[in-house]
Amino acid sequence: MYGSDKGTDDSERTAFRRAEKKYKLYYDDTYKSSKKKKLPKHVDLSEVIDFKNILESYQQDGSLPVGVNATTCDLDGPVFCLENRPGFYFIPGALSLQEQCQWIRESLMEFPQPPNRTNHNAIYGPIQDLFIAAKENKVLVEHDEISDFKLDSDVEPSISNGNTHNWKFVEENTVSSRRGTAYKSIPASVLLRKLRWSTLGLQFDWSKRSYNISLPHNKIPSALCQLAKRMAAAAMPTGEEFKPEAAIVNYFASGDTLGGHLDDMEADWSKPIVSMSLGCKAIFLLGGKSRQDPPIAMFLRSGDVVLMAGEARECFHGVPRIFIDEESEEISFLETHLTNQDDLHCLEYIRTSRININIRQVF
Ligand SMILES: O=C(O)CCC(=O)C(=O)O
Ligand SMILES: [Fe+2]
Repeated sequence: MYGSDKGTDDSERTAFRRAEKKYKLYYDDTYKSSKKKKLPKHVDLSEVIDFKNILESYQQDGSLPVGVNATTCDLDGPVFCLENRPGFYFIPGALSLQEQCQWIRESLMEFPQPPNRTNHNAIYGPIQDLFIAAKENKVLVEHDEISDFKLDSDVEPSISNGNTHNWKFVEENTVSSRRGTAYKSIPASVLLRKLRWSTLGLQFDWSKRSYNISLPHNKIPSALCQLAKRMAAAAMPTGEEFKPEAAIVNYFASGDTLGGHLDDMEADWSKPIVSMSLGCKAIFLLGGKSRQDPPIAMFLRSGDVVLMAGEARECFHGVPRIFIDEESEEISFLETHLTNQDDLHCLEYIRTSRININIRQVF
């Protein structure tokens, strides 16, 4: 999973890499030396499939572009599929605004909580309440002696991978008052921006590229299970029910990409990966079974759900771009729903970010 072409010095060697490069965020050099805000370089988006437009035309007069088919399931709208990518399904606007807000909140406040692991685990050990700490402008400090700081809680230092982690959140002003002592510290807000993934259910071990069933874990939350089962139905073998056992939550800030990869660590590829998009719009590349096959580019918007099952699971895919600039982020509708005091920090985060939750049956 998540192998990429990096390591070859020719970044344009495959059709997939060329497409990634085409859509990736680059800044316009013209503005480099001026005081003006950096502007993203223009990208030709004319070949990017837009399922939102396809849905609109389909609902108006039943028309569909060549190579796109529609089926219906137990959902409110149609499920689209592509003739030349069997096993791939696109459900535009599958999640209501309420559902989108709910999963944005959960992705920020609940999913990164231990025993779920995140990309920060390897350095800092398990981090509790990162989102709240960021909201309260706290700072994560490495401390030698617990008594050095007024700590948030009286928890013992955590141990992960055999290393002891003495990192704790403290008030911002406590750090600056520790004159003469050099402590490593990092603001919680920076850690939140650098949150790249969290894993739910059976934990994926990135270093071994496999599921480590011996790691402590909670079951996938039941509301997420129900949603995934409902969405998966269109791609499921007849008479079988999807069993959500693990999920990876990807967090994207501006400029972040997910390189071309296959998700090949699950036992039964006839079962779909159910992939939900939240927040800023992105470009998704769906390649073929070889990186040499030119990928199909499509927009992914907040609320869209993608299913990859059967043959589509053998297709390279990735996310070369998210759009955070005001014209194309298209998340203004979320602003009308994320209005209470607690939601404001979620809104601030999601204005410039994208979250993807992809749910898998492992066995
Ligand atoms: O972010 C996405 O839409 C795709 C995520 C993905 O492919 C993965 O996590 O395996
Ligand atoms: Fe993937």
